[in-house]
Amino acid sequence: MITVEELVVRYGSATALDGVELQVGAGEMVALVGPNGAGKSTLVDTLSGVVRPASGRVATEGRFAHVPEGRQLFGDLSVEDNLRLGAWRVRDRDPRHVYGVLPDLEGLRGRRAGALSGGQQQMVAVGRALMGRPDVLAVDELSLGLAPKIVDDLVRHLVRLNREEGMAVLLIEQNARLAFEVCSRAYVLEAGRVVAAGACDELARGSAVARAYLGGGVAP
Ligand SMILES: Nc1ncnc2c1ncn2[C@@H]1O[C@H](COP(=O)(O)OP(=O)(O)OP(=O)(O)O)[C@@H](O)[C@H]1O
Repeated sequence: MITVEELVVRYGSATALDGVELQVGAGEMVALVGPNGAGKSTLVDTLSGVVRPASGRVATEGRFAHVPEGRQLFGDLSVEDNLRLGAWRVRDRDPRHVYGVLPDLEGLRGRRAGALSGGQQQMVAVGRALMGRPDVLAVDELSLGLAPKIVDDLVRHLVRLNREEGMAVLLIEQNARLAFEVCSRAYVLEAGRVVAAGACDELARGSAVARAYLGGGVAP
């Protein structure tokens, strides 16, 4: 669903991504972790077409949607209007299927998005992406600034969509512990390069990744 080959991205003379290889297959849930400035958002922005590669190849299969870092909602518009903006590529602009997945949004539908809590806004951002009925969804920093309980709820919704509807997910997270709990495979990006990749349980047993990102290891 996502193929990235030998991807190089530059901002002026600075190299943000340097030969990145990454795949997400149909129905997979894959994590992309790494510290601030590693190039995670640049990779997703390249998948969305916002950023152009200097060289290499990115390809997505089926419908691709992206929950951007920082949510990027229209604060003066209602929740429902924000949702409808996510349906620009599909004919069906009825948000009912999103209310089915994220029932809390239905009660908030007439509220101004800018007046919502951070967790509610993140839910709107996820719902807006789902309006495009994606086959593959990239979520950039779902957990940023949110309480653990709210993050758990949102992640649970994504896991359900992955398991029940086969939606592939690329979860871009600074919180590697969370990402490793729900994903089967992961890529570790540092300074624009993939420094480790593989099954999450194997990476968690590899001492370097566990020490750097999981505080020494994950619970069995
Ligand atoms: N528009 C831009 N112009 C110049 N440099 C940029 C731009 N966007 C990102 N960078 C630089 O590219 C590198 C990768 O940034 P990116 O935002 O992709 O990393 P990240 O892993 O997503 O980090 P964060 O979690 O802080 O968003 C960083 O060194 C960053 O300063």
